[in-house]
Amino acid sequence: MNPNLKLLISESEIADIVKRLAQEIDRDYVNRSPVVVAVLKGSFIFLADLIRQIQTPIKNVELFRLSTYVNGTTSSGQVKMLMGLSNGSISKQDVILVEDIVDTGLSTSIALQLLKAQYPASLKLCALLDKPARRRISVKIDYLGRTIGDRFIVGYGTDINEQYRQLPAIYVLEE
Ligand SMILES: O=P(O)(O)OC[C@H]1O[C@H](OP(=O)(O)OP(=O)(O)O)[C@H](O)[C@@H]1O
Ligand code: HPA
Ligand SMILES: [Mg+2]
Repeated sequence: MNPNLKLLISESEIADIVKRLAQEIDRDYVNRSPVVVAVLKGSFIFLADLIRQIQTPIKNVELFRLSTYVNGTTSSGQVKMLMGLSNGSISKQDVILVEDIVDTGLSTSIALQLLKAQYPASLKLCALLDKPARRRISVKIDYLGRTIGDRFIVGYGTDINEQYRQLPAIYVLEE
């Protein structure tokens, strides 16, 4: 493995965080059946683990794809929609948006705007990681895994230039 990768969050710590988040969601969605929407690609592994820990019946899983980090570790500031939601899939539904990381907040705030425009009955955000040091736009995270410092991380779905998504834990990339 790349020697510049330093372990930040181990597989077992991730598993504990994911279980706790699922319990928080279960507590809030008694007698409801939410639609879980995830932003690709970064959240695909977190999504797969999270929904398998949620006991509440999930009505639908929807995926859409945004991309901001096209070259390296700095946000381009431009959020591109690369794949959209199925028509009518979230209107009047209780929606939980799943994100791997909220960094500048630009991707997530665009995602929330896109979802709100479809008139969900309710909309909450579940994010595995929060990096507040880089925030450019405020984002309210309803279910938060962990806050991290101002370091670029990879693994567990997250990448740099599309690499390292396959790593089962989360690492800091030391330049
Ligand atoms: O808060 P922000 O500064 O906007 O950064 C967070 C977003 O950036 C990453 O996506 P990316 O654009 O790298 O696409 P990817 O998920 O396909 O890797 C990450 O997966 C989040 O969706
Ligand atoms: O720290 C990060 N790592 C990977 N992708 C990201 N997208 C925003 N911040 C990050
Ligand atoms: Mg990325």
